[in-house]
Amino acid sequence: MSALDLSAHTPMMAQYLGIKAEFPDTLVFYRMGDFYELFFADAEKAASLLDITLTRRGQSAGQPVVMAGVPFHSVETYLARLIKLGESVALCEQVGDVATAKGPVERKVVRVVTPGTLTDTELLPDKSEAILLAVHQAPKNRCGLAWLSVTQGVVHLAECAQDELADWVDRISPSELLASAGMTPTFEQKLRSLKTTGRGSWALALRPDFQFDAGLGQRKLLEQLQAASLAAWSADALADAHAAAAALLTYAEHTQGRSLPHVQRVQVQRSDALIDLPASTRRNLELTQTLRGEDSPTLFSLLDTCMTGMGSRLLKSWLLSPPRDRQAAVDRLQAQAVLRGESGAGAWSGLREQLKGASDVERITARTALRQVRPRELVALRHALARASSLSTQLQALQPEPGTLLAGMARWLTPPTHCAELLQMALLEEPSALVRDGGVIADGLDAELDELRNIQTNCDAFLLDLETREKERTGIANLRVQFNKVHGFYIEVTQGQLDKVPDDYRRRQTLKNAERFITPELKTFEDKALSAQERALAREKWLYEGLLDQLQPFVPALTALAQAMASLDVLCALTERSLTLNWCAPEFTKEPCIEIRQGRHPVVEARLAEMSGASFIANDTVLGNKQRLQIITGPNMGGKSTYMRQVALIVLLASIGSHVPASRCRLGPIDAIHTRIGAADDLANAQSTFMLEMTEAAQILHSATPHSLVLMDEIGRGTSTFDGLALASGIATHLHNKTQAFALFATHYFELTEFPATHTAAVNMHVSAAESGASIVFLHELQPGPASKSYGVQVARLAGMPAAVLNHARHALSALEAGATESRQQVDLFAAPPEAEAAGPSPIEAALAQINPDALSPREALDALYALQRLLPKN
Ligand SMILES: Nc1ncnc2c1ncn2[C@@H]1O[C@H](COP(=O)(O)OP(=O)(O)OP(=O)(O)O)[C@@H](O)[C@H]1O
Repeated sequence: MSALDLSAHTPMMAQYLGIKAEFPDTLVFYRMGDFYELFFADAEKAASLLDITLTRRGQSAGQPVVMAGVPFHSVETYLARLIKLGESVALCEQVGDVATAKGPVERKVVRVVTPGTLTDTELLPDKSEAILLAVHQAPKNRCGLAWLSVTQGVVHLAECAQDELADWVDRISPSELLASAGMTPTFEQKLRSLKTTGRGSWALALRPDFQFDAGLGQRKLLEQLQAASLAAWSADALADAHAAAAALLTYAEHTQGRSLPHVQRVQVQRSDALIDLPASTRRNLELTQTLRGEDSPTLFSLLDTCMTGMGSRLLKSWLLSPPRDRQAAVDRLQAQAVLRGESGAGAWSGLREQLKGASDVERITARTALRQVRPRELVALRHALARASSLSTQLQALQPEPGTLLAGMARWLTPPTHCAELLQMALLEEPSALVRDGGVIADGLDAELDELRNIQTNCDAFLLDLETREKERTGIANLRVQFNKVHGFYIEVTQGQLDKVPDDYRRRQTLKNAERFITPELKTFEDKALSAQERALAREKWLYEGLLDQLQPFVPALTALAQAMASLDVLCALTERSLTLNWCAPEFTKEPCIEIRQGRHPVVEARLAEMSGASFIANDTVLGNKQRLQIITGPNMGGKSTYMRQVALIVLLASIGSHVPASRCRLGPIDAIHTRIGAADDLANAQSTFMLEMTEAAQILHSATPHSLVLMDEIGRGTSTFDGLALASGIATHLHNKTQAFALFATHYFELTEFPATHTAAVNMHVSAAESGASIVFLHELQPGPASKSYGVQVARLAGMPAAVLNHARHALSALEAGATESRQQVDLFAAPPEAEAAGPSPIEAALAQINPDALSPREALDALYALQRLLPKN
């Protein structure tokens, strides 16, 4: 259907199609009375996504009009469902005057709701952000990135190679990704494949190519920051990121229908400033999601006892972006030491009481800046300001050293002067949910509103008076004067009393048992009252807009207050965790090392305690220049994976400035945590288990440095034993000799336990187990030296394998072990590969070739046999 030729359509459909043409990729919700209607393809799509009824009504341009609708009062529920499915919605409201409109009342799209630009508190999850990311395909295989959460007010910028894009997107975890409609097909293909293989699910929105313009981006950023140069943010020489920022800000403004005055910060993210946590590491360590994709139990779910959504969101971002520089961690630990106090009974618990139930100042502030804030949110803001003020006083009482985190928080938590008073003065204590319903602005703020309200209040007195007078005049004892929204004011008289109705009563409505009338006096009053009500509503709307104007100057201070509140919440939560879970403060050193005494896996420990009350066996880890690689052996279920992961989690926790589950922890510089664990088939990406395993291992070998921590769990098990063993030994050798990373290398290849004999910085460790009869007891204790056995059959027995299979396996195992001892040849797995294959036959083969059996006497044959045996190589 051509949007250009609208002449054949009904006027209303012509209006709709005109609006729809501006939002071709967005579902247009077109307001008609109490419903939002969708038409044609939009209706069909919504009907199938929302399971709502599709109808056909009338005709426009000779075609039946296909439509589907949702009631306006429950629109948020439908929006939430559509956004979750990655759809965007344009809300098109009636903005003209229904009474005076000729033809269809004027309508306008007032808001576009998209997955990456949500601001509604009802639509946003409490504990995560909706992030909008723009990706610019730049020359020389580079990418510019810009992202923001509209409710946060910070634009992040980064540049990377196109090869690194997957990791960046995964880390940023956007809800919506913007790219240019003019990108190359290969790049588009790459983005789309990221969408199917990546961790998060995001909606892809294509934007016109001209919006990805570096000059425009720079101008827009400067406008946001109200600055003359980006140099102060170290963001001036990032043309590719500026191009992405141009598209990002244009789109964000377009969806909000206005500029974003609260976005006043820019942060440049350089990959070398953060500890590298590749997607596989975040997945394998189950930081925010379990391997099954659930929210709990994870490190985040264990740590997050924050009292506010703001705190939870900040904690999550700390966890996923640990800085390499230790200063932030040191500052955070120092703040926690003050909050803990001498015996742990410090200020933290009182502060948490104050934080409990505090409203989401960050989101309310953003919504204030966007002029979308609702009256009740502003009342909640006022209450939160009172809490902030009390938090600030409590922090000041701790007398934090100037320049420390806590001192900064105490300052930022002081609410901006007059903001709370303004809110108090302007709003009723319990306002209606929506401004359009009235009952929002406080009495006494505005004389005109008070007067209009007076008319309405006096209305009750007048009606009572009228009712008494009319009862007297007519002698109808049960006569009632009432009001309803549809029919206005009326006098109701029951059937039996109708003969007493005076002449000046005019019939307004007939019911089954009664008639409703109006009198000239009541009509005059009605006109006055209704117009007072309408004028009061209009006045309240105007006053509310004025309040929003007055609040704008407070936005920067409120944003800072929200950040301080969130940080304090996280620090208090970390303090609480460290005390409840008995964690210790890590120490940082410049010397390369990972030294952990009595380390525990926090999530496994918590689960053990919860499920069985069993205690976790703590283990030490000592890695340093002299000991960089541990070959870890031991039975399945022995605790190898748990041990390796616990080391990584402790390193990560320390790096974000948390206490750690250990009795002592010393940590040198760390630049990355790499993991190669498990073997989940990546069917979507058409990669076999083995291929994936090798790809990940190759990436690790390329990118790890002597400051990286590398976990390799059973590398090589996806192929035949010899291949796997050979590859595992090659990888261990490379890690030891070339990469020199701190490596934990768990393996079932027993042959690898010979590795430390020839590699000085490698050491054998094993998880202990004890046999009791045919069964096995796991001790989970990490001990020096190689494991003596692998106990696979015993573990299978624990797993409930049928007895017949176990019997078979035991026999087969004995036979294999006997065979292996007889024919075992000393293969030096770790020796340098020979230059070339040894040429020619061996001496024994040469001697054999000389023998002609037909020409030998029995005695000569026996001598030859003895001679051959002497040629055997000596062991
Ligand atoms: N230190 C420990 N203290 C107590 N229980 C532990 C400990 N380590 C591991 N466990 C328990 O043992 C289970 C198995 O541990 P894990 O998966 O680490 O074994 P694994 O040696 O890696 O086995 P596989 O070789 O089969 O992967 C864990 O789920 C946990 O319940």
